[in-house]
Amino acid sequence: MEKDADGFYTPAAAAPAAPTDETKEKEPVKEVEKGGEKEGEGEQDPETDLIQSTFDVEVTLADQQADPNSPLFSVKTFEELGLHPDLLKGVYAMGFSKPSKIQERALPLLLADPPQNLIGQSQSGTGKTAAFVLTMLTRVDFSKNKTQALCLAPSRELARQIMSVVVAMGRFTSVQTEYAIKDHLPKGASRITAHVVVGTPGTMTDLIRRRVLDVSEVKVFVLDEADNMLDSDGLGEQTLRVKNMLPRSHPVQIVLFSATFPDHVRSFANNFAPKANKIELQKNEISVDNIRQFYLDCKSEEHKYEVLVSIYTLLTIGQSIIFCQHRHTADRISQRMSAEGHKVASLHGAKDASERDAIIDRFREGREKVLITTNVIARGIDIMQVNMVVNYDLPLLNERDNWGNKDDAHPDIETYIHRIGRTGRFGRKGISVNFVHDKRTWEQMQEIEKATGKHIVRVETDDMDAMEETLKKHLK
Ligand SMILES: Nc1ncnc2c1ncn2[C@@H]1O[C@H](COP(=O)(O)OP(=O)(O)OP(=O)(O)O)[C@@H](O)[C@H]1O
Repeated sequence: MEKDADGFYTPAAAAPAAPTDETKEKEPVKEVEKGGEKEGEGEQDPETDLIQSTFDVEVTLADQQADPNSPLFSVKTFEELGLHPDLLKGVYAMGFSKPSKIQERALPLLLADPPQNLIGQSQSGTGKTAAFVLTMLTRVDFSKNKTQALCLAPSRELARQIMSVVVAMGRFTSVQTEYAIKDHLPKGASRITAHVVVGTPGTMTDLIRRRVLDVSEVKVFVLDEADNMLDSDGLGEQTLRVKNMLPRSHPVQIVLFSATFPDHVRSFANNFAPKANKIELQKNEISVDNIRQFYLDCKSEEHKYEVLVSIYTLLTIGQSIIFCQHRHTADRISQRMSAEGHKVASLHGAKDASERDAIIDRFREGREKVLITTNVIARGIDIMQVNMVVNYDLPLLNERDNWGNKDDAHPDIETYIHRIGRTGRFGRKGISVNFVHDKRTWEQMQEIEKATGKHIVRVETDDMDAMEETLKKHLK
């Protein structure tokens, strides 16, 4: 499968035949991640440096997919999962040779008739998108010009990425697609008849309300990043509004996927998707081992900035994402780094739609190597060449406001897991680097360590050579 200049999946010239080297071990399934790399890199955007390591990475992925302890492992082939031949061709054209564990387990449940709801959990970067995209494409009757599948995601960037997978997997079908994201449809557009509509909840609600989008024939409703989409502090209300507008004349299959389902969302998820089949991870399985986690002990906010800059001066990093808690921090760091000659871009929710699209597309293409951002792209974004995630600010809940009124800030564990999951995609290796600069942030980091059950290794910041050596070793 090829990705276009924007790094999105595009149809290749011809669908390759099914791979022949399927591995069929029957060992029991235990979901723990192992390190490794992703296959098919040689088919990526020819303008990026990804192309260099084609042979090695394919071998490593095959190893992982044959390892029963890996979430990439499965005993089945895509043929055995009950996919329509046109979709099977789409899957192989993307360069997928074997299902991952979540695909193997979820697809038979998702495709069964009569349709059943599903709540599916699997670690970041393990292929949940393909599972729900194949479900939507299986449920659509392409002979009808009616919207039959809706998918909601928390950001326009993720909605656009999901759509690229719908188009790629559906390239041998006659699927028609449309976005429900801000500023996408031309003003005055009167009717959407696309089979599959992907978007964000606010715009989706608006289109349904204005009767631009007719949902009377919708059969499947997918929430990606479902815990975030259902959280009452997040998008819960808007998502519920969309659900309440769906038809009651026939059952609608509800499909929820995420890498995280915190307890406070689980019961709401159970009500939202009643009688759902469930695929759940144990708490200690959620965060992956192929992402090595570090923390940098800094002396002050200003020292954080100095250390950040020295990382980029000392190390050769493929691509990286720097997460800040606030938009103004992202802008400030990006301005300072740019002024000092570093090539960086910043992306956050205050930028307008077309600017956001252009920035993420440039980053996908590899034209920007460093993206400074907020939680807006903490979830779902899949850019395989990202090998480092920096938590310049740890993700927090209940933060202090500008007047310092709230004082019960605590780490946002779910967001942390999603942020670091922007690296280490589909078995690749990656590092995450957390900045700690006082007792409070150190305690927050400890809390994260405890909650995720994964050791976060201290890295010296007053010995630059040692810092370089430690990080370099794991960036290889
Ligand atoms: N069976 C497969 N074989 C090879 N590559 C795959 C397979 N399934 C998915 N991938 C690739 O793995 C990467 C991660 O997949 P995806 O984005 O669906 O992960 P995810 O589980 O949704 O992650 P997140 O929780 O971060 O949203 C993508 O680049 C995708 O193309």
